[in-house]
Amino acid sequence: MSGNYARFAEVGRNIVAVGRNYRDDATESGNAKLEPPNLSLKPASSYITEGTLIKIPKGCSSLHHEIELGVVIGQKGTDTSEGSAMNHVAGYGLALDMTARDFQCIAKKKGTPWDMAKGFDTSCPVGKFIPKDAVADPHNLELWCKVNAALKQNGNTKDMIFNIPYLISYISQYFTLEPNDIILTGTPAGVSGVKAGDVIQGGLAKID
Ligand SMILES: CC(=O)CC(=O)C(=O)O
Ligand SMILES: [Mg+2]
Repeated sequence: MSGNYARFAEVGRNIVAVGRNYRDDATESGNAKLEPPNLSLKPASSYITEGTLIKIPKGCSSLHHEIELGVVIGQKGTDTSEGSAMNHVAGYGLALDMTARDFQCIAKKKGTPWDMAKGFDTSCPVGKFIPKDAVADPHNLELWCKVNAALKQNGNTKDMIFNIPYLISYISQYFTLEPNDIILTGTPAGVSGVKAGDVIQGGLAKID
């Protein structure tokens, strides 16, 4: 494991996942004006690094990939203003918000929490840490996801409904964000099911 991975792996910090944050995805599901942001928490035990196997949770028959830009927090913040929010960012990383869709559908119907759908062990694979200075504009990054070499998701962070400063400001009103916490900023259209033996690949483009 290289030093770059350690930043994620060493920490076991909190993960806040933002839902339905892309215009294409939100529009498809009729939630374009969803407000305020829909938040889920994933526990530290959901982290895995690139190359580690994802464990399909017991009883799950519909496991979906959601490729997302992860924002890594570098400075503690409570009630952070939008204006100062980017000072709290250490960097970025590509992440998967693996979601047990069948568990989530049942929870939605029952009005119960999404914890088992979003937070099971290994549900947050993360890529290499990318320092903030290496990214000219986090709001104009292409991100893609392939399953068994077939392209499934191909989006751009310019289509996020809520931008990074807004998300940091909003989230930190409820959850103090601490160094090495990660915000998963939502997924573009194209999520699909994966099964045992499938290979998931993802990428971020336009990084200087
Ligand atoms: C319905 C969802 O799972 C929303 C989500 O996580 C997203 O990224 O969008
Ligand atoms: Mg997601």
